Amino acid sequence: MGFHNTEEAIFTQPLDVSTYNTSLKTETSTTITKPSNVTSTKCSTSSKKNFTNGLTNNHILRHSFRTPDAIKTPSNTPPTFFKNNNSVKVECQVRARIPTSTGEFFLHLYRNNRDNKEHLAVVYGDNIRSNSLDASRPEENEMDRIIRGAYKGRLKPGQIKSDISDGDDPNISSIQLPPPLVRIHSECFTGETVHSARCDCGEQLDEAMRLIQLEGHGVVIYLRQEGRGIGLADKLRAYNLQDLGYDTVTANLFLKHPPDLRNYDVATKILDDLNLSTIRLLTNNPDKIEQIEEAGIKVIERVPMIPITWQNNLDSNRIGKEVDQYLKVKVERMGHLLSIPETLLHIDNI
Ligand SMILES: Nc1nc2c(ncn2[C@@H]2O[C@H](COP(=O)(O)OP(=O)(O)OP(=O)(O)O)[C@@H](O)[C@H]2O)c(=O)[nH]1
Repeated sequence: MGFHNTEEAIFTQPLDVSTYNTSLKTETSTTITKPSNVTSTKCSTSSKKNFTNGLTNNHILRHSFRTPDAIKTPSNTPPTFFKNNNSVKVECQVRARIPTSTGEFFLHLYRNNRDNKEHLAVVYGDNIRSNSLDASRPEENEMDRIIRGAYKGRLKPGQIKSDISDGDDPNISSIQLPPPLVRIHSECFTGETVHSARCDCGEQLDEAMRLIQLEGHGVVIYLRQEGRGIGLADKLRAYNLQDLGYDTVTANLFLKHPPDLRNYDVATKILDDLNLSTIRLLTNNPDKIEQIEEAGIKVIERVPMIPITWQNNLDSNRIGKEVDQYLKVKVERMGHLLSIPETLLHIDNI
């Protein structure tokens, strides 16, 4: 039966990474003050080597994963517009204040010329502003500006001017703050809305907002790249394959997708629009760092996102062994920069 042939083909296909071993860039390191309340790792910039965990980083996977011929299709080739982000343009359409349990954020909704998705920036701190939002638009009046969120400070009932602040320091942008914490987060309906225990996505989003609020400024860029870019329908198909025993990487391959189909061009353009050229990135994903840096953003520090149940090698309060297996596969097959707790080293990768 075709199913078993494909399974066999996937599992017997060796991952050849040897040719990529010598192309690692020379490391350059920058040290900045460790922020309070945030557990950070070493600071570095432009270093594949530094962000790489052995030979299995996600970049290598993206470029060298040998999909068996039996399941190779044109969908494995990234569209040409993914190769160059110069043509990507973003504009903040509207912004609004969102009080949350972790503080008051401003949600920025972006449109772009690449897709019809509503990518978002969840901004904390009055010093971070969107150029495209603040720019004046033809024939708009003050009320138009207020309604689309291009105002300073906080709105009050009856306010008719967009540039009147309610006592906030108008010079706040000149105050010296460390480079902001940034989380570039991909949509996960199952993890964030249904609180699925198959992944740690919901926890990562909550933790990122908490850390950013503690720091005083920062951004979560929320990209509509569900299922590492394959969409919700195929992610659910992948879950069914995972229930049959395939891991998260192999399930993607089975569905004729690369392990990770994501692209961060829109994210880097949003960072540009928010005047954030030097950032501290909350991630364990070396491929994400590499793509952001290739686009000209300086990642001065990687701040790890350690799953709560993996902190201090905790053995209790696990939300389930499925998330442990999922995370372990991300470390072992996608090169994520996390230490697997000793207690999990023996478990099977499903
Ligand atoms: N295809 C697929 N996508 C998944 C699966 N589980 C979660 N996702 C998606 O993976 C994305 C999150 O990717 P992660 O690898 O957890 O995180 P990351 O953003 O790459 O890396 P970090 O920055 O370290 O968190 C979201 O779009 C989820 O919908 C899965 O089993 N299969």
